[in-house]
Amino acid sequence: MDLFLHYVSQPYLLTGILYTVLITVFGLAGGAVMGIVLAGMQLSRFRALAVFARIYAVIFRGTPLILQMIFCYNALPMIGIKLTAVEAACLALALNEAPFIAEIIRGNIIGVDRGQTSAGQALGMTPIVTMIRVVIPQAFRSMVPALGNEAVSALKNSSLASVVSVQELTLRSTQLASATFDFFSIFFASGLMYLVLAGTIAIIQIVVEIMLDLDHPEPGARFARLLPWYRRPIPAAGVEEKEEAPVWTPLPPETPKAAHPINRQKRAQAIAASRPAVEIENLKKSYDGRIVLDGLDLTVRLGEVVALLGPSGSGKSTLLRCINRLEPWDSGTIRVTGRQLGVDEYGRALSPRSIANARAAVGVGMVFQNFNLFAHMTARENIAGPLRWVQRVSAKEAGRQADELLERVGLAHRADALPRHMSGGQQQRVAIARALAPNPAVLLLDEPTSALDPELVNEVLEVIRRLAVEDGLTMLISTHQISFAKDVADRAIFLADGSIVEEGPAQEMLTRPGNPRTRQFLQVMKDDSTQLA
Ligand SMILES: Nc1ncnc2c1ncn2[C@@H]1O[C@H](COP(=O)(O)OP(=O)(O)OP(=O)(O)O)[C@@H](O)[C@H]1O
Repeated sequence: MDLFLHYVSQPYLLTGILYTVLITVFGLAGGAVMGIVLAGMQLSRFRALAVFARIYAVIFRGTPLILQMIFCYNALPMIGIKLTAVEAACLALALNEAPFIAEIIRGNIIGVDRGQTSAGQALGMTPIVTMIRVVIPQAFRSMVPALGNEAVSALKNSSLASVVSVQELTLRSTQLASATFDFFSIFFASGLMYLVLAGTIAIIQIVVEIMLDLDHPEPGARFARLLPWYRRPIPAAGVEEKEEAPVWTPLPPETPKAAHPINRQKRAQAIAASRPAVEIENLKKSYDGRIVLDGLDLTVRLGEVVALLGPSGSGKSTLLRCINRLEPWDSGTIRVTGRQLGVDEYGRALSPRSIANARAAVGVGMVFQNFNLFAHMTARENIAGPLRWVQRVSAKEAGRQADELLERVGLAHRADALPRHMSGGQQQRVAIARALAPNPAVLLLDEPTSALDPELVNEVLEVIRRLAVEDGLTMLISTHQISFAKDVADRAIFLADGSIVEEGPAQEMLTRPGNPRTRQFLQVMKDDSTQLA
């Protein structure tokens, strides 16, 4: 025991730790920088960059670190790069770590839900802004455990630097043991030193994970959970501990305009006199040779509310996604307020960045079936963030507008809640508020209630109804809510096999459909809702 304590505190071994730490820190830092570059190359649109990154990964993951250390120390001087043993070890470790870290970064980035990127795109965010503001923060949270593992493995791999005579902990332990023949005490002491270093990495990892844990915002609660004797507080007798229930939260009182029944005739006259908001001509779109939209023509006028109906797979979502260019199409033109999205005045395709800018300038809002709120941001940040990054509104003004919109959809009290702490209906109301924030000329709603529990559908439909009646917003809604479409939409369109089978004033068409396919579809929908009731 005395011998063990003697070696644990011996300066010769303690200085060895310094070299171990130095090589690990510089190796990891260099590996992280190169890993970020390699991951960026692999995710890039340019194939040559992705191929280069793959070849690099094959070489440096496929050869032993010990050979790479020898190469950096002995072979690089032949081409004029002379490094000290410590520098060569740091470089070799960095080169070796880079492809592993790149794969951790890439894996977690592609693991972020595609809907998050679609929402960023729909809001007019450029690919780089979407990556920095939406994808990377979410990916980083999930990559921390794997990075912690990589740090421990780099610490252990640093012992291979002994092959180029770096005086790190393993080499010094071996030298000391050879001189004293005290193998057990020395290697036991050196093992303990490695454990302390690995333990430090584990503690750093836990602290980072806790700091990034959005579910426990109070710092006291975050650190208390670390203590081994920590127990969750027991709620007082009679008080049930429960998650925030997904309750109906009422909207603000209706304006007299919204409360008044819609004067259909007056509305139809006003719409007929207004300019086109969306003009679609001969739109063709296919996936892998299967035609989804087959030469579709459609004009939606400013202030008009159009309900898009059709069986599953008839192309409703595809049509909406084409309108704001989330989806490219084969031929035909789409103009929104007279402007083509995605091509310049000579018809040439624009870059993703220019398309994003055009989307923001034209103003097409989109509400998705699965809400697609940014999962790492509160309701307020979800609305204020895009306003700051895309419309360049000041932080204070963006926050004010976000609060105002949340008030309008009856969710002022949930401004600081994360999406996962809200009910589906509340999330969709925030998503509608977010889409409205930049004042879009047209709002596209892709089955906004189909992912909701039946009791939450009405609160979302009521928000949409008010937007149509109070604000006169131009809307294209893909929906299966027939009675809502009848009440709120000016026109209904029935889509099947990539074409418009029937269209007409919503109330008339949905009460007395002319086409047998529309009739059959409405009958099925009616039977379904009767069964549900
Ligand atoms: N990215 C894609 N790749 C291949 N096929 C796709 C893709 N997106 C949609 N499709 C196909 O295109 C067709 C139309 O899909 P779309 O989602 O537009 O229909 P929909 O009318 O909105 O259906 P639903 O009411 O079920 O949402 C479907 O057959 C679907 O499988």
